[in-house]
Amino acid sequence: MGEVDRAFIQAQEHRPKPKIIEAEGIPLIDLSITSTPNTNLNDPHALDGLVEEIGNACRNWGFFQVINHGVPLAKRQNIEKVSRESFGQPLEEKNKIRRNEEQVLGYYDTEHTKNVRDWKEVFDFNVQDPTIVPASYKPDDKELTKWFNQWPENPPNLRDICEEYAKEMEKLAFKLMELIALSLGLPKDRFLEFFKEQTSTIRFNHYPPCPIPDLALGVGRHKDAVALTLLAQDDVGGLEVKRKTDGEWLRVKPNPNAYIINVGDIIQVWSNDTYESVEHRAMVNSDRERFSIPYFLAPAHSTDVQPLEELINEQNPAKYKPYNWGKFFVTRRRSNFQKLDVENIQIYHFKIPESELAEKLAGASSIGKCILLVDHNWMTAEIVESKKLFKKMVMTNEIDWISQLPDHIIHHILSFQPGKNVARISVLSKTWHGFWTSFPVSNLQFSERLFERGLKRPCAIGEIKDWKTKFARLVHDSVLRQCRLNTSIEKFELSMSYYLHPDIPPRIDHSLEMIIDRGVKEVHVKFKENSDLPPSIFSAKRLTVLKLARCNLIMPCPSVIWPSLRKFSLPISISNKRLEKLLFSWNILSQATIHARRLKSLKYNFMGYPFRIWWTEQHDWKDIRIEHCKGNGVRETLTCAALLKSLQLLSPRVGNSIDYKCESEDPCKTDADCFILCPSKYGFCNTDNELPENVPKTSEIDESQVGYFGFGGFYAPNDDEHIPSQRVERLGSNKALLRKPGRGFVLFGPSSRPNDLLGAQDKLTSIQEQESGGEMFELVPELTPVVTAT
Ligand SMILES: O=C(O)CCC(=O)C(=O)O
Ligand SMILES: [Fe+2]
Repeated sequence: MGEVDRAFIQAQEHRPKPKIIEAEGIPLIDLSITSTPNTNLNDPHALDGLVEEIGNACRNWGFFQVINHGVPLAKRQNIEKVSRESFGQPLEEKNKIRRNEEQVLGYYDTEHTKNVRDWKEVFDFNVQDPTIVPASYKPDDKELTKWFNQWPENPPNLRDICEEYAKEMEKLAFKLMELIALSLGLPKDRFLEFFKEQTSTIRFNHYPPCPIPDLALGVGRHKDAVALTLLAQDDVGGLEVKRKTDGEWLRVKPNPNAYIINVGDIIQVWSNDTYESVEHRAMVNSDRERFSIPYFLAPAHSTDVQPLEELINEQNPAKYKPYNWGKFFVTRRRSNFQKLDVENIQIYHFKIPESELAEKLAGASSIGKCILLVDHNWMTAEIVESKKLFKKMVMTNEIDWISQLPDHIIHHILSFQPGKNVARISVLSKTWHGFWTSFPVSNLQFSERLFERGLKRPCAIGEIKDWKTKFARLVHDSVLRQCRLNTSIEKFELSMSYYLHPDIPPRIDHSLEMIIDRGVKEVHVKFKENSDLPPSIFSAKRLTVLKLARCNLIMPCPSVIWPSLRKFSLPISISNKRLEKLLFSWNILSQATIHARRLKSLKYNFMGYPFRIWWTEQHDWKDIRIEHCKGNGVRETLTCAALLKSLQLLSPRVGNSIDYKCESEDPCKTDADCFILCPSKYGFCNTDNELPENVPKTSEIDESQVGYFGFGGFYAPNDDEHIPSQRVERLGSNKALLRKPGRGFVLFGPSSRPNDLLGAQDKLTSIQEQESGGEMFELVPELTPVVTAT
């Protein structure tokens, strides 16, 4: 698989099948009758045959192909040509029209479908330019905004060709909508009013050859949210349609110059489920690139989509509540830029519950209240309070309406919530327990304390073991469900006590193994008593943040490999009951080499024992904070921290020392913005206390040499004489100041030449310089500078 990003990998059950089944039955419909001059379109029966064909195709397949559709071949060939040419432009050209949160149209190459990245690049433009849409997805925000097309410079004729083609496609789309209206027994122009203003889009899809065609998809399975899609595909083939009858994926064989038409969600709602929007996806292959150009016909933003009144009656009541297309559309779009923790908005969120539920809910208005509450983010309140309030609001006559809500309403409610709330909300009702795990949640947070508070009553002592086991099971089962949903888990937080019960560690270990296996990036584990983490933690290759509290790291070998780690935190406490084991870990660590090449921030707090760490790898640390609260003789050598921006050494005891050794060829490369040295006594020297030749000895110091030294450092002029509290701060770039009395001198980073230091004066109301015995000086600002560590 080589270098391919995991983001492209589909879950096992969604991967393409090795055996391709050609879609034999998808109807091929000849539209020539609609454009033949002899056809008497005033004859109400002239189109009967065609209308019936269309109706059957929509009902049975939701997909069909049309030929003799009236779109001039030259126009199609032109647009296919410019589409190829536009993707052939250098990335920097394409980036000029890259879409973003403000400019939502243009070029894009990181689209995700159902949270898995598509193997494709796209270019979108709207048929109506500008397109008017709601400014925000929020229901109460009535503001509108305009989306403008972005056109590339090359190929120069692209815009004209696209605009011409769009007109042709609109004609064909309207023709099809008329036929669909007729097939539903409606006047042929029934739908046209919705498209006077429209939000239709044309997309260029380019699916480059893919090294893992059996694991990835060009477009993951999805239904089109629009009214109707008209797709031009080239001769490579890759579009697959899910057969309604048995769920089998069928390949739509390319048919030169035909268009593939599919019913979108809006027609499904308008027709009250008479026609259904069908799931489809696009496969990729390893040797041929593929191009396709869908035209997505979509109504005006102001359209309230709901079953057409002509198509509903008492026997066939409306199956959907109205929803505003503009809001729906921008909510969908939002997920392109912000990976949401929950499933994206879907039409089934507006589906009206089955009749018995409708009856139960009639008059109670519980649903309304409950959705209203959730819409207002009320759920973020503390869970216990919420639970009381919620029950008070929606329970009447002791009937627990919440527990009786149908799944899709619960889905709808939960879809408004960020992942962590989804989990929290689940304690509201028995039936909701575990329900949340059917949502992809990429930030998993498990807190034993919250779990405990969600229990109905306080636990008796004898039950503690049971509920702790339950909690471990919850963690385990939830992680398992997320893995099965193929969620890409970004962050895992666990806070718990009582880790040592024999039932618990295997579950927690396995949960950690699973999330590590899924490439988790951030792990926070907080135990109440010191407990072991499984060795699999060391194989977390994509881990960027690791924050541990009371965790024993039992190292599998002297080398720890976290190639992506940027932040590491492990506070260790003397009250640790399992200190021996812990020390054992750290003893190994003291001999270990840590390969954490991308570590940017390190914080640890060592209480009690001397040890030594050699950081021998090339690091690009930016922020280091080291707290030696009690240790004596702690000695560290930091090497090659060439990008170090902030170093904080908090070590109150005599004898601890930090050696800073920069082995880079040019020592001046170190560009520390902020060194804070706050211990009472220590030495901080360069290269094992040996100063470079050009550093003056104490007696020779004069003001003009302050800040001259090539890289960040603090020199104790005399090894026996440790220097009391010093504080060095830099104000912005190239500005530095020194405060608090001290002996010795402070050496600044490369650009902090004496003039820079003096340059800092304009930031200060006054600077006092003192000399004492020719050895000491101080600069005392009256302003307290703000120190910001990067
Ligand atoms: O390229 C294809 O065959 C399908 C594209 C598609 O379904 C889409 O862009 O929505
Ligand atoms: Fe599609």
